[in-house]
Amino acid sequence: MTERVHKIITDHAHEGAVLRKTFFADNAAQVAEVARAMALSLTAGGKILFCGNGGSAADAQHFAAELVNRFMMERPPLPAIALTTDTSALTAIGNDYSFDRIFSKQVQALGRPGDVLIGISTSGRSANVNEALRVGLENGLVTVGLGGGGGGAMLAHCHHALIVPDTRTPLVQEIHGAIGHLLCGLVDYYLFEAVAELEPFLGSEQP
Ligand SMILES: O=C(CO)[C@@H](O)[C@H](O)[C@H](O)[C@H](O)COP(=O)(O)O
Ligand SMILES: [Zn+2]
Repeated sequence: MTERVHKIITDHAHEGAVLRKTFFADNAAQVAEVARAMALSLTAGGKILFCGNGGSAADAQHFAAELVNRFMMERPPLPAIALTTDTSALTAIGNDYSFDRIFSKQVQALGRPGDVLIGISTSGRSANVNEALRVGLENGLVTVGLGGGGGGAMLAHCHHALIVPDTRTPLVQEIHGAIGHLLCGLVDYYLFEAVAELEPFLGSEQP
């Protein structure tokens, strides 16, 4: 390995670690709030919808799968859907309408008031994610933006926003991975370990 390659590796590791530490130091309460909103929705019979492009599409599928299968503990499967997986719906909507509507039409079809929609975009500028959040908001879903940079246009359509303060897509995605895992772990905590912590919020208007 050359010195240059070593530096590329150690710089990436260091910058990612600093960003991760900064984000969680500044946003622990917001992460807990989003997890609580997800747990409250699930308790009330709701479900969790995820969408995003590229690496964020992979994140959407990853997080939905943790909920549907299991995370760190044995517990019943939880209802979650990634809106990135149905190639027939995605291609039909993209072909007949526009790429900007590939997620929002699925939100119209599958989303119900009280469900949680998590839109994932490192730039906050993906039109299809923002349109899904806008439609979700309009239809009574609890909308969450998992973003980056300064938050971008997604902020206009989100009840909750978890914004990683960096514009480098890969680094932001790595923190999104940690956020997604924490959300899954905290949902399990609220639903199966410490349901008393949800009680003060049960029946209250979300968000
Ligand atoms: O994974 C990566 C880059 O690390 C790419 O696939 C990346 O997700 C794509 O370029 C996305 O289209 C970026 O969209 P967004 O995060 O700005 O919403
Ligand atoms: Zn990536």
